[in-house]
Amino acid sequence: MTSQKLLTVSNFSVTYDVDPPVQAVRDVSIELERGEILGLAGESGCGKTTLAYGIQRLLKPPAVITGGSAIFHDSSGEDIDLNALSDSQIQAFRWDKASMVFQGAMNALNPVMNVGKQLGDVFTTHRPRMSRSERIEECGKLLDIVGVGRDRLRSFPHELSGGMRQRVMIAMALALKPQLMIMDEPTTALDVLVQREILQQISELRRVFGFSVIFITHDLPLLLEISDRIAVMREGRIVEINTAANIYHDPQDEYTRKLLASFPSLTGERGDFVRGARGNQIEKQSEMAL
Ligand SMILES: Nc1ncnc2c1ncn2[C@@H]1O[C@H](COP(=O)(O)OP(=O)(O)OP(=O)(O)O)[C@@H](O)[C@H]1O
Repeated sequence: MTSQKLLTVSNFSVTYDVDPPVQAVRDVSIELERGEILGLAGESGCGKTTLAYGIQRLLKPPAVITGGSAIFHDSSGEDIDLNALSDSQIQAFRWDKASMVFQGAMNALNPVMNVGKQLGDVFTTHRPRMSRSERIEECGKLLDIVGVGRDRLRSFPHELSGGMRQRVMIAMALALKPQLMIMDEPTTALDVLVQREILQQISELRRVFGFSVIFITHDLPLLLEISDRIAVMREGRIVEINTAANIYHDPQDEYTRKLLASFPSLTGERGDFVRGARGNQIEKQSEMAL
């Protein structure tokens, strides 16, 4: 039986080596459970993206990881120290075991290549022994899973809406059945209805495939809806980590209270939150009619 923990981040610190240096992430420790959606909240500049990129070793100079570790508890039973991997090892690790979807990822699609080919490239790189027909079948399945539909395999990015393109990016992140997906403001650029549909789908896919999600956004109301637990970051530190319900109903840290109060929709009658029917979501009553 493998451990239920998926990721242990200990005393993780990142500094941007500029003048004066910016200590963007300070002594952060988080344990992520298998299958859990962990929300990372906090105002712009508090270090959310730096932390996520740091874990995946995606930071470039002047960023320096000044301390701490990130250990990935693989489903094989092996503990992988991400800081100790060679460049080629971490490249193989990404997409395969942990993938990432970020804001505006949809604009990262190559405009002159159809989406089937772009999805297929993930398999060509990471599963070179897969046959062409298997690859096409897998890509079709993925497009069905994310609600784009396999009939779009030959579509070019400009033929798809922003929401569909972002779904293609999610399909790409799902392709190798990773154990962890890090999503950094994945739906911020989309309109509220599309955003909501995509989030419901991520939640459902997580249930089916059992991956964990670190979901980053400054949109605390959104996190309250989709997260199992929420970590609140401020000035590079995690000031509070708790279940979404406890963060909402019983915030312990003064900053968490301030952050909650800064979203008018969360206060007063209209913004009352209830636990969703599936027990893992908090739904906002005022928006449930949508
Ligand atoms: N390349 C860089 N050089 C210097 N400082 C940087 C660099 N990138 C980020 N920072 C600083 O590091 C801190 C954390 O930034 P980060 O982008 O991680 O925050 P964030 O919480 O993800 O913000 P946002 O929600 O706006 O993306 C900020 O003070 C930012 O100004």
